[in-house]
Amino acid sequence: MTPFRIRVPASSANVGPGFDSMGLALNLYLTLDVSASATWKIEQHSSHLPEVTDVDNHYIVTIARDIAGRWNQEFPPCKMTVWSDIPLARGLGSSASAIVAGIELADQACALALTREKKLELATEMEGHPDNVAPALMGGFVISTVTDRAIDWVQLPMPDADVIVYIPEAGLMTEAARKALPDTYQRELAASASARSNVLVASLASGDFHLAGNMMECDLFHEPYRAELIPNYDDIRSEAKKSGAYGTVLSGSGPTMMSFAPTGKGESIVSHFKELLPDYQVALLQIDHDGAVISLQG
Ligand SMILES: Nc1ncnc2c1ncn2[C@@H]1O[C@H](COP(=O)(O)OP(=O)(O)O)[C@@H](O)[C@H]1O
Ligand SMILES: N[C@@H](CCOP(=O)(O)O)C(=O)O
Repeated sequence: MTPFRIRVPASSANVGPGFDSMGLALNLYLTLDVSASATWKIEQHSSHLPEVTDVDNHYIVTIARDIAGRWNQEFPPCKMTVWSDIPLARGLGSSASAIVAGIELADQACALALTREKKLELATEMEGHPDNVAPALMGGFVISTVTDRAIDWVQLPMPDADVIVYIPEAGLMTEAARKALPDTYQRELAASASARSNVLVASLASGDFHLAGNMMECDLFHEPYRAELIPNYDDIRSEAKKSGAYGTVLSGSGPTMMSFAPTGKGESIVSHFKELLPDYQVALLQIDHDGAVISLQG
């Protein structure tokens, strides 16, 4: 096996009313260096990675073995070095990045030649929704949906904007944040919620970030139910707006929040919020346009 590197970006899902459907890739990365080895050797170099005590419990390896098994192959032992700058359980798609990394790992190490569509189908099955895994695989801003026949997706060019994230100290597991949501929605509410999502997509497609900012802040699918789980939810939204942001949303299921702001405004918003929220990690991020990248080493 030629040694290889897998790099998968973080992602921010939902963007307000695009619940379980919209997401964008961000320039925080999970990186794996992989080479052949007679026995398993895993080194991890980040406080953002769960501790591994046993290769059989390693999430990424478990996924790679599962995928290899579906193609009747045994995943070989490897030397694997892992880095990550994606914080866990903060709504920045760490689990989606790990799933995509596991699929890419099996594809590369077992020469499965999976298509992009197949990888998306597998990753969506494992994550339960395509909104994080689609941008983690493809990069950029991706709108996707699962229908009876396929996973349909569109990569929408995003108008230029600064992206600011506010990451609190304590995490929130996606599973717990999904439990806060209702099982069903009344027709009138569902129609209004999806109409807001439609206008959000249309405003992004036409480059009207002012309207997009308003639409992303009036979600009815998930934010109203999750707001009480999120520290400083109302204050971050209103203070970001006052500081010039177009709009602020929950990143994924939270607790991270994310603002879009006019290009060039991001730095002053970051400095302002670093003072306001000293316990948070506040950062200016870029949209990643590459998605999952495999590079042969040496
Ligand atoms: N790089 C990784 N390696 C192993 N497990 C991971 C990795 N990234 C995420 N996970 C698993 O996913 C969980 C977080 O997933 P989730 O609650 O969906 O939050 P997030 O918003 O970060 O995706 C972690 O607690 C861990 O079990
Ligand atoms: N649509 C999902 C997105 C979860 O994203 P994560 O980054 O919090 O795992 C949801 O809102 O539950």
